[in-house]
Amino acid sequence: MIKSKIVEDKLDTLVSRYAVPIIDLAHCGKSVINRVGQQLDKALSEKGIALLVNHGIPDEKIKAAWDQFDYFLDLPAEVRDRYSRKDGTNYGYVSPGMERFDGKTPELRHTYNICKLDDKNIPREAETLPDFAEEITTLANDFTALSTFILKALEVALETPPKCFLDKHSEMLSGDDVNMTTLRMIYYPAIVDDEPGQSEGAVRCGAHVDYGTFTLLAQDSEGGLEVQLPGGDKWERVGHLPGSILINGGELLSIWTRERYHAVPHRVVVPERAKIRTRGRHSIAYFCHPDNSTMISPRDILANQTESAEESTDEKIYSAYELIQKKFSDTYGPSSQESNES
Ligand SMILES: O=C(O)CCC(=O)C(=O)O
Ligand SMILES: [Fe+2]
Repeated sequence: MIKSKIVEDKLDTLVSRYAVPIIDLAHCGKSVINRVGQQLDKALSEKGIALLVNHGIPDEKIKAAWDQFDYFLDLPAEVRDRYSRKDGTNYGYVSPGMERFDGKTPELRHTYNICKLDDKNIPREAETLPDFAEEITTLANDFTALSTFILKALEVALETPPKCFLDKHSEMLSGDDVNMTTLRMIYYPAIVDDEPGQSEGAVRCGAHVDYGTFTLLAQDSEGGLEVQLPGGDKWERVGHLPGSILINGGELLSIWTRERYHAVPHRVVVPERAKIRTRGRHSIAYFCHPDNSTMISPRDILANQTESAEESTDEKIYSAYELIQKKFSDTYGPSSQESNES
């Protein structure tokens, strides 16, 4: 169960310095979408991140999903292993140490990716996990609804032709063979310093940018998430605003908008304070991706903007699928078949 956590309120964070834009989604009617679109445009072009409040996803649902993941992690290893992510697919369970962002440093976290709301993606253990499928499905649907709203707001922000973005994201959570959208549950275990492999050099999540259109991230109050804001190379703690969901732009969106929107590098560090280090951390991410076949062409979505002659002739257009494959081979080497988000 999630116990009450002590908020890292004394640390210098982007939240404590009011240095991260906060976007209020309350009363998301037709007129509100214009305001949200403008705020998102400013946030993603200046900072690459924002915190969404009044987003409509109840805290209880997020906490229930974390509880369900805890129950999953309590299952015997041989049961968990039945749900392990297989090479060439993006869904399933990954145990600590299996993911290596820089090719060598193991990551101290458990993750579970869901790309479709079906029995292949979602564990159904009637005895031990009776509520898992229901709790995760309802939360995933909420994240899809929130993403749909954000996509509409981005259409306003970018002045795209109507439904331009929505139509290109029509298969969210329909399976990684058609769309790479993923709900990822994450648990970072407590760090016990005298256990081998858990102290020096270990990372909770290595520095990276997310690949897709954008990511929605709910995190508990344990802290550790850091970002490099545009134009700087300093790592800054994000901090915790209770009830908020962080949005960060992904690399595809950055390519799509000719870098008008940033994909900010981020990571999760082992907290420097010993008392916090010895507690686990939960987060949940929804990676919103376009359909795999979508051509990521800036000309389609920046229709109202003038482009230089150089931009229109030199630009080679790839599909979302091709760009992700290219990213894997740049990250893991050309032989890698690893299918891995973020
Ligand atoms: O756990 C977090 O707060 C961030 C996780 C993340 O960035 C990722 O999985 O891509
Ligand atoms: Fe990420």
